[in-house]
Amino acid sequence: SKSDDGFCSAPSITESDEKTKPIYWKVTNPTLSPSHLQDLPGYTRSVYKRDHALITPESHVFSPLPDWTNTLGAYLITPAMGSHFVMYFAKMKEMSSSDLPPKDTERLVFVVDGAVTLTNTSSSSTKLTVDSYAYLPPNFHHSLDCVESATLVVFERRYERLGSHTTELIVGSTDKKPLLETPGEVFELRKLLPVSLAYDFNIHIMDFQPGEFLNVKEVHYNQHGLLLLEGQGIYRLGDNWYPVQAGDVIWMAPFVPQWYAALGKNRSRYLLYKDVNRNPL
Ligand SMILES: NC(=O)N[C@H](N)C(=O)O
Ligand SMILES: [Mn+2]
Repeated sequence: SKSDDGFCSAPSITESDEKTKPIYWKVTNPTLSPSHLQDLPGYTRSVYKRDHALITPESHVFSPLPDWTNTLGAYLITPAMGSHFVMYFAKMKEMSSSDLPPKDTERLVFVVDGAVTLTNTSSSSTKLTVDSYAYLPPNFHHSLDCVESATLVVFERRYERLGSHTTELIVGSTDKKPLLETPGEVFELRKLLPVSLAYDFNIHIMDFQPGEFLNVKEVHYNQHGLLLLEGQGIYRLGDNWYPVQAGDVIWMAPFVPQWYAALGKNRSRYLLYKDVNRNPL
């Protein structure tokens, strides 16, 4: 329009739309999905480097998940990158079900879209809806079944035993977890698993208001797999600064310098795998 003359213009974003959508809606409906990029062939924000990777939605490649029925999977982080865990999306379709992870492997599933039913031999079945999760101990018999459709983010790793400690089935949802102390930091923190020694990893849910950022410019031995559930901002990884948004996945190898600042108009929330409680030696 005339009044815009002489100004650098950026496309205006309608926010009313997204306010009415369910939580985490953007993860499965990213604004940079391939259909929005058809006029820019070959463009992706994804990068893969020695100590980190950014895997954005236009690069997610789905294929049938071995041994699951009616389910497409996109492995985003695997030991081929140097991680000791896998992180993948499982897109469950009508009348689909999961298979068990390999022997001695623990599993955490978090629902980002739709609903699934978790069944195991010892208790009745539990419905998992968006924002709920389940931790399945190693060699724990279970099945995830979906009637309509669901998108799960799944983490699996070979359980690292410690003394006689054992882990237990855990079912919960982010909104029921208490806020934890974050000395020296401003973000809000929730942990999906107990902090006790039995658990060799945890999943952190971290919330930042726009303008908030990590105070610590972290460099640490732990590995991370991250899914940005809401919002947008800048992720620093090593000497690289990446604009990121909901739906993006990040692999952080041990010791990669890492820092996040939330931008935009809405809360940033991310889900973060972190190995804990084990001697790195
Ligand atoms: N990149 C991160 O957000 N790291 C976390 N603050 C953590 O290591 O706990
Ligand atoms: Mn960290």
